[in-house]
Amino acid sequence: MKVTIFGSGYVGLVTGTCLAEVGNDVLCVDVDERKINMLNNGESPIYEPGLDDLIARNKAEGRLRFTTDIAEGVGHGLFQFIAVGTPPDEDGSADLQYVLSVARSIGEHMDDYTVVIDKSTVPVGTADRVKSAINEELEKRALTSSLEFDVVSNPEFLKEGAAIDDFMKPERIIVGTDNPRTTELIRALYSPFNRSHDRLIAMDIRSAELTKYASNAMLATKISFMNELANLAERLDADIEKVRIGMGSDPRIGYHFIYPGCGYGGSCFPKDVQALERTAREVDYDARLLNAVEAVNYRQKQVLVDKIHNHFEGKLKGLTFAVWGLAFKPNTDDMREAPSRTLMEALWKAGASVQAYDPEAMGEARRLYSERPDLELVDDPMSALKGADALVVVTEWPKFRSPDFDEIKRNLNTPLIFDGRNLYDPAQMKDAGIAYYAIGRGLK
Ligand SMILES: NC(=O)c1ccc[n+]([C@@H]2O[C@H](COP(=O)([O-])OP(=O)(O)OC[C@H]3O[C@@H](n4cnc5c(N)ncnc54)[C@H](O)[C@@H]3O)[C@@H](O)[C@H]2O)c1
Ligand SMILES: O=c1ccn([C@@H]2O[C@H](COP(=O)(O)OP(=O)(O)O[C@H]3O[C@H](CO)[C@@H](O)[C@H](O)[C@H]3O)[C@@H](O)[C@H]2O)c(=O)[nH]1
Repeated sequence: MKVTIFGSGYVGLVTGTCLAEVGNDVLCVDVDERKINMLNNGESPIYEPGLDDLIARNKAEGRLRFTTDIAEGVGHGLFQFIAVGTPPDEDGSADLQYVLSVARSIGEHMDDYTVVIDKSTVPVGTADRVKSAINEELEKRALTSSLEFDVVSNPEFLKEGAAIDDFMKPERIIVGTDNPRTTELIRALYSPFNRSHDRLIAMDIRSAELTKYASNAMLATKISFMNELANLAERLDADIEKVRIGMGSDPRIGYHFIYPGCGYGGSCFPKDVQALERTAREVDYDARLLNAVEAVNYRQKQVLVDKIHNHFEGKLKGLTFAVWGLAFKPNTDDMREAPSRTLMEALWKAGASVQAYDPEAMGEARRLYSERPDLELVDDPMSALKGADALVVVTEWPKFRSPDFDEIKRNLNTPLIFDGRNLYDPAQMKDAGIAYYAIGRGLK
């Protein structure tokens, strides 16, 4: 089948590549010439495990192409995916300018029946706005009565770092349509990913749009709930890690997404919780739980900073901190809304400097902070420690889980660790003579 994907970011590239992998003829369109040039030169603009090889193979076999030519893109596919960004606007609501711009391009250039599939995360009612934008362009061409199209909401649930697997083996394929014929077309497109049992859940468009926000808000709520409890556990001299294990054993609660830490980041949870909250406001509903989820996360991103300030009694000027982990989570180079950024920016403000290491996000850190004289990016974890006054662990990359603590002690000025992901055993730290601060582990 012929497929066009607008947007070659995390979602668009993964969607396009996986659809090509199962035999479709896919054309990826992006307005960012740099990205398209990189892709045409065999380089991936993002780090996502397994993606480079898949792109290379499908490109070589002629099923996957990249272009900046929008008209060519619209001319190519029966299926036109919209996978462009929906960043937060100034008031936190989703900025739909990129989505609507693609819709107008489709209306401007389409010349046959088209299925427009919205994969971007968009507020309830966006499909109607996409339809109107396409219709306005068709009207200009006097084609409204002769050219048909359908708009489908098909939100994406992939996680960065596990995106290929999430796409290839989806837990659910949500399809929001107002036309049963389209559901069947989408069912056929997704059939290679839907073989063992039917995972396609068809519903009306508005419910599909809301399902995406509802899922992210629920996951973010679990995390903020655990972070709230962690802060409480600390003050009650209890250990949140013991509490987590005890709670998770109840299958109604489960072990997923109840890891306390230094706050959730990434391109989705912060913006989607905010956007849902703004949607609620628009319909005069005060979404108190969502407000709290966001507020708790904002505070949680400060928790490491507070612990550091308390330990050093506010005297951070001239100190150096080793930071392990810059990406918002392991297995990605993405630093959008990463807790590492809140931490480093607070340390710099207090007059301290940072020596940082991340297995994948060094290029992104260089791009974001090229002007900072108080940031040194180093090539390996141990080099970050040399001459530093403390180690701060921010991202739970596997290689940070079992470090050589003797080497850590040899390299640091003082044996001191602030652990934002509860990777280490407090008792082991005590035996090793390392002062250790974690999240929600109050027991002395
Ligand atoms: N990143 C994720 O893990 C994830 C997962 C599920 C859903 N989402 C949602 O999917 C959407 C895309 O997210 P992303 O992380 O892939 O974004 P991204 O910023 O990585 O990529 C978006 C791409 O769209 C391109 N673009 C903008 N306008 C365009 C146009 N008119 N035509 C063609 N290309 C255009 C940009 O140049 C950019 O390359 C967002 O709504 C996001 O909330 C993201
Ligand atoms: O128990 C947990 C689990 C996650 N996190 C943090 O939460 C953030 C988000 O993690 P994750 O959900 O794994 O990453 P994303 O790639 O942002 O994926 C989320 O956002 C995507 C975009 O909408 C959705 O498609 C996915 O289903 C949803 O998991 C990260 O900062 C994690 O460190 C915690 O603090 N504790």
